[in-house]
Amino acid sequence: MSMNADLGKPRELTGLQQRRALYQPELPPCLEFFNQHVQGKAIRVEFGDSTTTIDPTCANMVVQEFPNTFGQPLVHFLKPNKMDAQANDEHPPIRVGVVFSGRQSPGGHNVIWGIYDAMKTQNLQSVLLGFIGGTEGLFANQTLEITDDVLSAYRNQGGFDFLGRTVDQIHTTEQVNAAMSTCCDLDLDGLVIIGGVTSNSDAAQLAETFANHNCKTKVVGVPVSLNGDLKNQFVETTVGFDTVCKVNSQLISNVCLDAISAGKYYHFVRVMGWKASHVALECALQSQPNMVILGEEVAFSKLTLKEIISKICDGVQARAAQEKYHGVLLISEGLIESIPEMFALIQEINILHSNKVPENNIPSQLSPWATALYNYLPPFIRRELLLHQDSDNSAQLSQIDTEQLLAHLVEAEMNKRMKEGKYIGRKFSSVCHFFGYQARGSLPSNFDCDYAYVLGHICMHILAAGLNGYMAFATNLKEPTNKWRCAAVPLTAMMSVKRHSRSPGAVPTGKPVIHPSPVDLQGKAYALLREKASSFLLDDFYRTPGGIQFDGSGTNVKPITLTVEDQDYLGDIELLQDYLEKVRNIVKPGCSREILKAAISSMSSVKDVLKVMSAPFYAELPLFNLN
Ligand SMILES: O=P(O)(O)OC[C@H]1O[C@](O)(CO)[C@@H](O)[C@@H]1O
Repeated sequence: MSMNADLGKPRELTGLQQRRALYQPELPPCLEFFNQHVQGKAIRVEFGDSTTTIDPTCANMVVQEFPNTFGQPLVHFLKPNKMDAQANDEHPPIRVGVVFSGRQSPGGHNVIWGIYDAMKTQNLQSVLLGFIGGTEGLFANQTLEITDDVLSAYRNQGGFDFLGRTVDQIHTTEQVNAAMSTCCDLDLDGLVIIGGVTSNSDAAQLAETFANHNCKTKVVGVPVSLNGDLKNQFVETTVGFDTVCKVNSQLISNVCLDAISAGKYYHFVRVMGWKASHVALECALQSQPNMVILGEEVAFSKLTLKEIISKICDGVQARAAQEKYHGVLLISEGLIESIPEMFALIQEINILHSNKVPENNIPSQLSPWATALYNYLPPFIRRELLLHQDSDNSAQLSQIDTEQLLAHLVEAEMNKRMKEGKYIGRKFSSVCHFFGYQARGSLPSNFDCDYAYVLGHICMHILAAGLNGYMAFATNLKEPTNKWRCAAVPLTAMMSVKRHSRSPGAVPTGKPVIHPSPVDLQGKAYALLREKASSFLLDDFYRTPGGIQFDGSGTNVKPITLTVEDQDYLGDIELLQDYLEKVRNIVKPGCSREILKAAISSMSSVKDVLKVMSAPFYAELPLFNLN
């Protein structure tokens, strides 16, 4: 295997980078306390009730695949009680390996820094090894010992170039075995896997296999992905999402100002974010372009390509009626897959790929209707649809220029309308952009620096507690760092199995994995977007958030989607207790139906919260007729 010889080497930092390297991330109270009192029992590890999965209908399938790691409890890390804190505790040195398994995401380096600092605080003899070149480095046992020296150029810096990444998957039996033999050879107590949904599903698989083979290495996952799609009742957001949205929003708002200044182009902007549209939604709220199309709304309304084009053209026409011949349209990377007929075509292509049909022969093996659609598409899109698959056997979404497809079809439709006398105005003219790679290597925002560093610390505490198959997470993130809470959730608790049909009764099929969470179309962030849609379309309500602020008043601005959503997190035991208290107070046995209904709708998530995470609490619910 060839490794890039420049990875992990000291590098020259610019003035700004040097200043950033000096930034000391903030810690929540329990970790702050740990740093100061390591000689005593510095962290209290509190175990909750055992977990099942976020989709209880899949629990049987998950338990079958993960018999050793399923059902473990939620874990909370707290400041110790006064008495405990005094008691002396020995902390033996530990050996840990860390790997960038997923795609680059700003803040990733700080996870490593956080693990390192926590390990060294606990025992100076502990050793942290970084795998060079991502998962391939893990398979081939290529490591770099992390020291203060080598870390110094990577603190609070963007990219993944400290260790690099290669393939982002640990799927095959050979890969799993190679990873296990590396961990055994290096005598690792822990392996930390940094990545998104795919990497963390792989981490769960490794944890299970290691447990099954009595391998002593415990596996921990960290939610690091620009996509923001590893988001559920436990995990509020992923490391890198904040930064990427800020960088993209700045770029989009620059394009908006350029568009209104020139008054002659429609800009079609696609932003990265993979299958879910969290990045597009956040960027839309931050920069307020004229039109936004999210994959989730298209999938929900089953909009065809023709209907989407017609909607955009209606928007262009409405603006032309106000003498406006410019505009900015924002779409998500995964939009193409959300269009029903495109989804079906991509599925056919994926199956042919999986059956090892050579790329050139794929078109001739498509079904008649898929052939008709394929032939209707412009040649550049046909070529891109046929590209070899991504590591999870799906289409390479980043390489499909959906923005160009839309621009091409909108132009054709506007010309047609003009010819038919339905549109009177200037000729439609477009410019296309794909923003994604521009943001992935950005210097991380303070939020991502803090969040990643905190998660790194939590990883060490998970390993020190001897836990296997967990993900580090923190809650209460919309508040200042001193209000964050630290916890760990079994990876299996976030798993589900896909249903082929989208109908509720459909039987789950496939392997249990952690799936990307879609944008919640019932959520507050999406409601905010819809509320402003008509004003965005016609009023050129462009907003200029500017570049990331590292100092001063704009520093603590967090993603709008994170701050507006009322998130009810299962991971938070204090919140659970709080909920239960509210239920007890409002819903007394024998209370009126109206009170009961009002209480249920004001706390609709209570039932799910208690049902999934906390069987003893749930047992009380029949008392209140909440079923
Ligand atoms: O081109 P690469 O580096 O393989 O990654 C592209 C993919 O990675 C992501 O940025 C992160 O999952 C996706 O949004 C995108 O499709």
